[in-house]
Amino acid sequence: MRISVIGCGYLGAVHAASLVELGHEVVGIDVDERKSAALGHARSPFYEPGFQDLLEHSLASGRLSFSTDVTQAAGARVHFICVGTPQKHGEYGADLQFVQAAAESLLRVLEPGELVVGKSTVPVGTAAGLAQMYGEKVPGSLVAWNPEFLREGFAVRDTLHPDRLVYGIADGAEAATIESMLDEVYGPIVARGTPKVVTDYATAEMVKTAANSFLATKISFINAMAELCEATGADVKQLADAIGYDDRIGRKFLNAGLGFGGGCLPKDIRAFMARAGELGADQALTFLREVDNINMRRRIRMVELAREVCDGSLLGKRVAVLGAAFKPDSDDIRDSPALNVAAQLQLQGPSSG
Ligand SMILES: NC(=O)c1ccc[n+]([C@@H]2O[C@H](COP(=O)([O-])OP(=O)(O)OC[C@H]3O[C@@H](n4cnc5c(N)ncnc54)[C@H](O)[C@@H]3O)[C@@H](O)[C@H]2O)c1
Ligand SMILES: O=c1ccn([C@@H]2O[C@H](COP(=O)(O)OP(=O)(O)O[C@H]3O[C@H](CO)[C@@H](O)[C@H](O)[C@H]3O)[C@@H](O)[C@H]2O)c(=O)[nH]1
Repeated sequence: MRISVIGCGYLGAVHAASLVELGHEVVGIDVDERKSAALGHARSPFYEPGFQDLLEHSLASGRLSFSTDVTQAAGARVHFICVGTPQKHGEYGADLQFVQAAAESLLRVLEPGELVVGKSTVPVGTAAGLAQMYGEKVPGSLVAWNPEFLREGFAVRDTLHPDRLVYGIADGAEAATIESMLDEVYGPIVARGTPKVVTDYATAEMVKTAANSFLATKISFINAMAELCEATGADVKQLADAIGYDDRIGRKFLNAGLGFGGGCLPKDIRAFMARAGELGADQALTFLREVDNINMRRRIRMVELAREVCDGSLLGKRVAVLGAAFKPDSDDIRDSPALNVAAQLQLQGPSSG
């Protein structure tokens, strides 16, 4: 199948190359000329384990190309939207300008019968809005929402071996067609019996933000326990091990430390809270404000610990911060807790950071 991928960042570039691995012919479109050129020359613009090899392999097949020109997406049966949805400056809500621009750019090529699939993480209600826009401007075109759950550092593995597929599809005469088009896209993944949830747009959008909210809550829960452990002399790691043996709790995402950062969890819980407010359901998510607060306290606590180690003052001290990315096996510094701590330390007066 010929497929286009609009937006070739951490998500889209891996998605594009993985689709080639699944047997398709793919064109990746990105407005960033340098990124698009680098990808086309088999140079990964970011560090992601296994991606460089996958990119080279996919390009060598002759079925993968990259361009800044959206007209190159013409003739694709499926168009994936993979652009960023960052936090708005000074607000909690998600900035949808890139999704809007990408969706509108597709109007130059979209034909009836072609399917637009959203993969970006968006506030609930976005897919319905885009479906309405396409319904008016390209009658007969199709829309689905298919959230992505990959983790950076494991992006290639997670894309090719996801633990589930979620298809958000509107009720109607075209629903079965859309489902079978997505099944064709994910052929080998579907064939091996990967769990699949076929649902409406709103549920598909919410599955993504609910999953990230749950993960963030788990991390903040154990970090709240860490605060108590510090106050009592208890050992938070042993506590996590002991509660984690209970299958209902599980040991994953119970590592206390600097808290969560990155281009997803922090902005996604905030966007979820903002959207709940718009929907008049803000009380349902007030707990996420506390999840966020606990998380930000970890960074402050790290600076306090450094000050304590430096005899109560950082003035004139030389402090090294090892590591800048938000997690291991990544070069992504978006909302990096390490950089935040480094910036706070700098403000407190070490001679160099
Ligand atoms: N990074 C992850 O691990 C991950 C995992 C799951 C979901 N997501 C979600 O996927 C989306 C993308 O995240 P990302 O980390 O890949 O972001 P990113 O910033 O790395 O990549 C986004 C890309 O889109 C491009 N772009 C912006 N506007 C465009 C347009 N109009 N046309 C074509 N390209 C355009 C940008 O140049 C950039 O290369 C976000 O909604 C994010 O929440 C990310
Ligand atoms: O026990 C833990 C686990 C993680 N972290 C931190 O949490 C952050 C996020 O880690 P992780 O979730 O592994 O990385 P992401 O690549 O941001 O992936 C999350 O965000 C993606 C984008 O939405 C989703 O697709 C993934 O499913 C979701 O795990 C990082 O700062 C980690 O250091 C902890 O502090 N303790």
